[in-house]
Amino acid sequence: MTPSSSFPTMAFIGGGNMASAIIGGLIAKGMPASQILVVEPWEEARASLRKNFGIVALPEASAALASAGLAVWAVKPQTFKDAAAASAEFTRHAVHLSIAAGITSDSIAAWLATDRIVRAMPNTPALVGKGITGLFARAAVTTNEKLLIEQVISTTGQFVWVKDESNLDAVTAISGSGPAYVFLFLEAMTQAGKDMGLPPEQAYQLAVATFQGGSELAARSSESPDVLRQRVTSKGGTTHAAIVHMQEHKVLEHFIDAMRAAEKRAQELAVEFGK
Ligand SMILES: NC(=O)c1ccc[n+]([C@@H]2O[C@H](COP(=O)([O-])OP(=O)(O)OC[C@H]3O[C@@H](n4cnc5c(N)ncnc54)[C@H](OP(=O)(O)O)[C@@H]3O)[C@@H](O)[C@H]2O)c1
Ligand code: PRO
Repeated sequence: MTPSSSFPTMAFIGGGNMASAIIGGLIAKGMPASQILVVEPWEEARASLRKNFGIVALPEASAALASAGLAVWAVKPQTFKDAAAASAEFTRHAVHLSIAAGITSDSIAAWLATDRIVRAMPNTPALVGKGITGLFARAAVTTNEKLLIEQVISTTGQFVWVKDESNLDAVTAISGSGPAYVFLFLEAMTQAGKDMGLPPEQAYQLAVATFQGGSELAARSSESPDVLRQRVTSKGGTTHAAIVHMQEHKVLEHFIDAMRAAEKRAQELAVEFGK
């Protein structure tokens, strides 16, 4: 379903990277700019929101937010509580969607004095309609409200609902932070290609196309990544040499530990900034 004038007005609190990705998706799919408001303290960010999307960008919370049926909280975990204090009185009638990492819906419910809260963990490929978002709703959120949020998030890519709110920390560690891991691997593959004598642009093109192609193959295949990997790995061949090296250096174990560190940080953010 595409966004239309039947959608409620949306108020974004915070107009940074992730808010822009979601707003871009909504506008691209036909949401009228006149139905989107943003509160964004940074003048430069407000100017680019107005220029790119033609939406109203306010420097601070005001009564203008009262028309919003959906409030999207897209501020950093560190500033959520202050932003909530400034906006809560104007967003009382809205259903709330938070994309902040870590901050629990219990904290948000206490700050906003409502239980109509959905938490989301999107990722930046939302910018090109290829995002994936983990969603969790508190019991007070109605089926229709969940449907509305699904329609909003669909404009940025896929979504999954998680059963337990704590699962969102895992989503954060896997797909929320995940694009950064992909970019890091792209950097490493490009560097390796350069070191082996390829022109940097060619090395980068090879690396990006390999991630794209490998992901697409996995997405379309009914076979496990393990089987797909074995098909690349000829006995006594080049891939085998690379994978043995990775196994000897416990690359996989370290990579899994890194995602555990991200999950742990999400839990810490909840404690540090959720009070
Ligand atoms: N980037 C990602 O990949 C990603 C993915 C999933 C979830 N998230 C979550 O999304 C949230 C936003 O991340 P981001 O990357 O979009 O951050 P960001 O680009 O820094 O955007 C946050 C914006 O909120 C503004 N802001 C700060 N205090 C405010 C207030 N009191 N009222 C209104 N706006 C305020 C900030 O302005 P100033 O710069 O002036 O402070 C900034 O422009 C975070 O909680 C993060 O955990 C991010
Ligand atoms: N960006 C946020 C962070 O690094 C949350 C997931 C991606 O904390």
